[in-house]
Amino acid sequence: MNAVRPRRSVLYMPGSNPRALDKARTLPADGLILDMEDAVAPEAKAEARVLIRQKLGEGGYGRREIFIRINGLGTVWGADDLAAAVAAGPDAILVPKVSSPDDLDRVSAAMDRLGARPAMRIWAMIETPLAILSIREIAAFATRPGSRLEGFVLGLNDLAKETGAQFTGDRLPMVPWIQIALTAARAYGLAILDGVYNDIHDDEGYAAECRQGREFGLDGKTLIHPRQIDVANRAFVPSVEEIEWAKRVVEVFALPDYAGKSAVKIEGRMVERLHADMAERTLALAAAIREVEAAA
Ligand SMILES: CC(C)(COP(=O)(O)OP(=O)(O)OC[C@H]1O[C@@H](n2cnc3c(N)ncnc32)[C@H](O)[C@@H]1OP(=O)(O)O)[C@@H](O)C(=O)NCCC(=O)NCCSC(=O)C[C@H](O)C(=O)O
Ligand SMILES: [Mg+2]
Repeated sequence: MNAVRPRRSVLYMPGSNPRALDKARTLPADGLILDMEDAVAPEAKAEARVLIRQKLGEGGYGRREIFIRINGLGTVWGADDLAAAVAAGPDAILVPKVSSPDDLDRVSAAMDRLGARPAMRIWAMIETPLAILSIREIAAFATRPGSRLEGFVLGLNDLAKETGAQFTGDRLPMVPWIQIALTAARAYGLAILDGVYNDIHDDEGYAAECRQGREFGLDGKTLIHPRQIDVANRAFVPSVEEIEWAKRVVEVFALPDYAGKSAVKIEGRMVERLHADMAERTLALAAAIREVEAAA
């Protein structure tokens, strides 16, 4: 498998909904978030834990990256959720409402105690005002020895709830949160996924938001309905023109005449070695997406 993992489309589903958990095996999403938190009513939490373990045990999810979102360890459900989630063996545990590195430390220590394999990652939901204020410390958790932290997921519904901000077409009230979380993620080598688009049938608004997320530099989008998958899969992918340009840049820098040069002109544009690094990333992502699609 290519080292770059495509995460164009990552679909949430209630862990208490067997039909959704079954359908997910047939959907072209790069990742699935099996939810024990907000999509599951309090009286269905226990059932969700059992169902998620059962469905993952049955298998059939193929190459899709599997996340289980638990309730926070500060809630009455958190400890049981985490024990069931670790036993189910996902790729990652998604921790909601992270507000400080201590929240991640607690989950990490509990995962160690539960015998989680070292490859099981932690992802943090960035969805509280305190998370925004402590974003650097949260991202820096990735630098601790043996850290499991791999990425952030934006939770814009909770941030809207906590701050009073409104969802506007251009997301102007939310842009500072998105950019600060993205900057912190990149500073510490983390992946980051955009929040969800709640209006399932607003195709135009949804496509615009996917384009915007890609322009911001996010790795992909979290989704709430299967009909949102294809647009995200097309949005968070390098275009044909980007791939052609990336190939040209890599080729030029590989020419013996250009060895040792740090800036060159290609087709009238100034290109530096940093652009060659970016071009290599683009090509690696494009190759990883091709690999995923060929295997589907
Ligand atoms: C919103 C929904 C409840 C709508 O469900 P439904 O009424 O069943 O939709 P449809 O009839 O259009 O469904 C058609 C078929 O697709 C399946 N389906 C629907 N949604 C999903 C899904 N998410 N995953 C897998 N499969 C799905 C239906 O079962 C139908 O299948 P079939 O019968 O075989 O034809 C529903 O879409 C839903 O539950 N969505 C996810 C809700 C969720 O997980 N919310 C929590 C995450 S959002 C969040 O918390 C973000 C963050 O924390 C923040 O703060 O922002
Ligand atoms: Mg939330």
